[in-house]
Amino acid sequence: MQATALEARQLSATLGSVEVLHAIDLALAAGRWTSIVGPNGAGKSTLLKALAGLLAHRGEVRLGGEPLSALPGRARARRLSWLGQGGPGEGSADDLMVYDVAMLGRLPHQRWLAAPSEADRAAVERALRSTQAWEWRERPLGQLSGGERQRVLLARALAVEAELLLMDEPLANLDPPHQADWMAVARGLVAEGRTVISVLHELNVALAADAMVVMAGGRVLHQGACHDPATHQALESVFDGRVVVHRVADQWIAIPH
Ligand SMILES: Nc1ncnc2c1ncn2[C@@H]1O[C@H](COP(=O)(O)OP(=O)(O)OP(=O)(O)O)[C@@H](O)[C@H]1O
Repeated sequence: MQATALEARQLSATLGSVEVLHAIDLALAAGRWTSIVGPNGAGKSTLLKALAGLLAHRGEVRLGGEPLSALPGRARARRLSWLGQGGPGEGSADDLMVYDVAMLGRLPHQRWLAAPSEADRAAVERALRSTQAWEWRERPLGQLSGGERQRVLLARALAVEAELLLMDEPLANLDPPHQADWMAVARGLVAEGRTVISVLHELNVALAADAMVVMAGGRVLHQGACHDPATHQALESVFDGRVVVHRVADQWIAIPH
């Protein structure tokens, strides 16, 4: 049986005065790529933030069987890497150099005020090269295009070298070749035994994952393998029959109609 990397038990969250996640129970397999999909406002980003421990919630999140809330901050940050939507407060200061942005991913590994180690520098270079962002390392983040910026933020998340990566719309602003590259990165992480959990609007990419969580109205409606017809049915149903899943050239494709 597949081990569980991350688990939610009766997870609820309230934003403002509105409960947007309703008592979610969920177990996400270790060493797999799971995509989270659903219509706008389904609660996907809220769920991901709660799973990352970035949002006050009721219920419990467990990382590798331990309550996330019991883990010291630095240990948590080493084990769980976060790629958000790059909005305010997500640590993507425009005047920082690309190299230094990626180095932020190494903070959980560094001693207070210590200079980056050889291992830190090697991890940052590997990460920036894997997202083809190495050549911009001396440019300020604020001078990059949306897609270039996204690749730097992805590199920062990779530089953590965490066992688990949570990514909220990682394909935002990426052109098709770089979307394909992101998929290769996700697959590479899984091949190394890491766990990838991504909120995705691009259903064709989401269907290339190992497993899928289908959400609506702050609840999980279905969780299953991406090749399972029951998952395809859930996907079609949550989008009110406005997408149809077909098999094309060895891939599952969701066609809007
Ligand atoms: N501060 C807030 N106060 C009240 N409701 C909020 C607040 N922030 C978000 N919401 C609501 O919470 C619900 C879930 O939002 P969330 O961003 O998690 O959805 P999502 O599935 O990620 O959506 P999208 O696909 O549009 O990105 C939405 O209905 C949203 O309107």
